[in-house]
Amino acid sequence: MTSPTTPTSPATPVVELVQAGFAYEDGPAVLSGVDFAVAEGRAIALLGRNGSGKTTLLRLLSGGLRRGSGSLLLDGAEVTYDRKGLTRLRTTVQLVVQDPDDQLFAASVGQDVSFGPMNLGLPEEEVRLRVREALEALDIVALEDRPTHLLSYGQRKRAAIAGAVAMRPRVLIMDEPTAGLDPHGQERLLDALARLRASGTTVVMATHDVDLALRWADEAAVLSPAGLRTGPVAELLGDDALLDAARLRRPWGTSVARLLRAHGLLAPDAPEPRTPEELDAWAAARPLATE
Ligand SMILES: Nc1ncnc2c1ncn2[C@@H]1O[C@H](COP(=O)(O)OP(=O)(O)OP(=O)(O)O)[C@@H](O)[C@H]1O
Repeated sequence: MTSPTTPTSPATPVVELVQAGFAYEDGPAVLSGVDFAVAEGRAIALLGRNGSGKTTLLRLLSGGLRRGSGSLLLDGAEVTYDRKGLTRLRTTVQLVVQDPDDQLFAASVGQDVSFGPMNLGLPEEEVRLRVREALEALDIVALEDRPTHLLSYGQRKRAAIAGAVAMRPRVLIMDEPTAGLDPHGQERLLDALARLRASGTTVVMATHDVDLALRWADEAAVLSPAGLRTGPVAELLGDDALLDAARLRRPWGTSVARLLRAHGLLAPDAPEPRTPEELDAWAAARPLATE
């Protein structure tokens, strides 16, 4: 017999929308015929213009909204939107919303982060362990007793993510987690995500930052008027027609790689430098140009 926690074959996505459609009450369809599979261990960047349906898609995936048509599968089985089905979905998939103030409500960071595990009815010791683990993952142990209303915006963002992490989800979904963070805050968040990924968490992130997507994700999902396209991040973000349709700009790394290739400096099949550091390493490995 298969228990709900039995790992499935690598080919089965953890969570998947199949031909999903959704419209808000009395509104036009926001999404229709969307196929979106989140495979274990992936880092997926969801991109698209304002109002294209990214938040809606993330809420459908995490059970915050119920799809109008199509299916939502968890480990290959259709999600039932009853209490049991939703609990199973929410212990597997956690969504961190865009605005931390929509998520934080307890008096202190520690209380807020403990809310989810306590709600699962876990023993006190287990709750304490999970809170500690989540605060460490987000590098905010020192903030445990701090009142949430006294936190900076970046601290509130990390506290909100810690609350989701304390649920030990297999899939962590974040809606624009780096928006409003300064460069240092973005780096700290990316370090935290790297730690979570190293411990096996699958991460899906909606973002408008194409440079971040190219650098961080292995897969991209791009919403445009033609629908949702998914695939390797470098392939999708190298597709000018798709970028135009989704009103995205070309990532810095892709522009640099094109220039280098045009000047015969980078082989057509060589990997693109995705960051200034990677460009630096590429340049350092080349023989000095001679007259
Ligand atoms: N609660 C709601 N009721 C009615 N319409 C809504 C609601 N929430 C979103 N919409 C509409 O659904 C569409 C998709 O919105 P959504 O927030 O999913 O887009 P988004 O891609 O996340 O946008 P952004 O990049 O601006 O955050 C928009 O036209 C929006 O106005």
